[in-house]
Amino acid sequence: MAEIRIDGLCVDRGGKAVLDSLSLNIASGEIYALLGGNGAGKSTTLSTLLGFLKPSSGSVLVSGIDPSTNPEAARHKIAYLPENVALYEHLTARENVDYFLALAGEAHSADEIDAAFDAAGLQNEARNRTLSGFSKGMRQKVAIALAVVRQVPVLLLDEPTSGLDPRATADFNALLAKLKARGTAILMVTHDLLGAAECADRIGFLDSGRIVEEVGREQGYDIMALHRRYGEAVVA
Ligand SMILES: Nc1ncnc2c1ncn2[C@@H]1O[C@H](COP(=O)(O)OP(=O)(O)OP(=O)(O)O)[C@@H](O)[C@H]1O
Repeated sequence: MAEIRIDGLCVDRGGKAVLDSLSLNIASGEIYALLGGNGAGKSTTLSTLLGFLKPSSGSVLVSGIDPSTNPEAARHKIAYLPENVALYEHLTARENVDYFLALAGEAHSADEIDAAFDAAGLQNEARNRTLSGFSKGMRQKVAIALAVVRQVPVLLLDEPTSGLDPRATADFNALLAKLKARGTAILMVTHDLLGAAECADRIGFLDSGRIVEEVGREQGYDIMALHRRYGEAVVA
């Protein structure tokens, strides 16, 4: 079963059609990268999956739940990492995870939380430090640890590697590979064609609310050709 199922999705914003018959299915254990220029509709797609925007027509299902009618239940299935992960600066990494688990109404043991920090690659010494000195990469690890402990089937990522150095980007991609192996369905929106080619099973190019081309890893990514076709559109 596809964990993310988008079928003929149209979304209007400010009286304008922003998504135009968008269809996209993402299976458990699949990483999909959605590329597109500014205003193509990438964030709108994520907001609709999160239940913050409603379709004017078409349908969206997250793990079988319709976020337009049941947003709370749909969000329970999702871990969402915005471009700048929103966590509490004055709380430690551990306290942040405890706090967001309590908000989600979930109880997990300290051992389970440590196992999630291990999986996310957040070092022991960092777990009891407040987030104020954390880099973007470390903040992402806290958010990923939260996703791991919650065992959510769906991960949504908005520009996850923008502003990360090459080492942190490689760490992040390795983390995605782990989540993929656990069966998480991952949708990332990005401007980074090269990064997408490194980790995504499929790459879709969004233009004016429609996927105009989709390529899969099994066909092999011709980065230069894709860059020539979409470079100006996707590089912000
Ligand atoms: N709050 C809003 N009210 C009305 N229109 C909006 C709103 N937010 C975005 N839009 C419009 O929706 C369209 C798609 O925006 P969206 O943010 O989904 O694009 P994007 O692909 O994520 O772009 P970017 O790469 O710049 O983040 C744009 O034309 C934008 O002007």
